[in-house]
Amino acid sequence: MNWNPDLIQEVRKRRPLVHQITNEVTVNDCANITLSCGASPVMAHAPEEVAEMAGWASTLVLNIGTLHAPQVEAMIQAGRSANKKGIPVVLDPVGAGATSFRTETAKKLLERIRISHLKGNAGEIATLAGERAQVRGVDSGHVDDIRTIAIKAAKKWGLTVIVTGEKDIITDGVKWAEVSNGHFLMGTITGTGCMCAPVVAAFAAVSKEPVSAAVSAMTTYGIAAEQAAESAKGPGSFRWKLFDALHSLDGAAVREYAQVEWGGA
Ligand SMILES: Nc1ncnc2c1ncn2[C@@H]1O[C@H](COP(=O)(O)OP(=O)(O)O)[C@@H](O)[C@H]1O
Ligand SMILES: Cc1ncsc1CCOP(=O)(O)O
Ligand SMILES: [Mg+2]
Repeated sequence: MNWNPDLIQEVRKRRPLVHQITNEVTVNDCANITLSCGASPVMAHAPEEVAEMAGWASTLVLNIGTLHAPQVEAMIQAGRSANKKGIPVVLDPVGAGATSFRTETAKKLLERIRISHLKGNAGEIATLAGERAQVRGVDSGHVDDIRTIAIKAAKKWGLTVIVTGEKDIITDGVKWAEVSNGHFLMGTITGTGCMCAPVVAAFAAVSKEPVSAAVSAMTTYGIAAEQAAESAKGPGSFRWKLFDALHSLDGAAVREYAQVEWGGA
């Protein structure tokens, strides 16, 4: 199936503005990964300004990692503004399944906003799809047959689902891709999941094809992580080397190192 290994070049050329309403833990890493892939981040959370900011943006990320009630309202307002403008909206349902506030908020956002990409780990996605799953804080336990669950979730909400893990699954409910790029060191720092969302959002902003954009984003990000891991001494150096690697990665390297398997229609 078709996807574009050179999409990072388009991101760098067009520098999409990525509006992010995100958590307090990984906010700085999310801003920096956005810059490293060639896009432009803006974090704006206040209910007084989110609709206006989303109106200027090329794409919107909603991450519920450190949720509180006023933020839910801000996310809905930003989402509606983004929908009005017709830009991609990426939802990261961090910790859905860990508490009912997170699970119910993620469901509310899925019902009230047209989300283009739902990106989470296996436990989060399985919870939202109504399956039994283990979520401990923000971490996922093993979920059997997660690809089938992802396909079901994508069909149910009419969007592209990205399930992260050792292999990332990307599906629109009909076709699916499995991306094997990435490195186990990604699991040793917080934020590698959160950072996927702005990368996917930036790529989706410069593409008309949501699945293909997500495949380009996840391969590019995973290959950057592989390159960072080559000389990293541990989690600390891996984290800053990831920004360096993504910043200097080009389409030729993505084409050479991508590990993508396609299935479905
Ligand atoms: N063991 C692994 N091997 C390769 N890549 C991994 C591994 N674990 C996680 N990743 C990558 O790390 C990123 C975050 O995934 P994940 O750990 O599932 O997210 P979260 O932190 O939200 O639970 C994804 O890009 C995923 O591909
Ligand atoms: C630790 C933590 N607690 C609330 S949000 C957050 C960050 C989660 O980041 P990621 O999903 O990328 O591991
Ligand atoms: Mg996460």
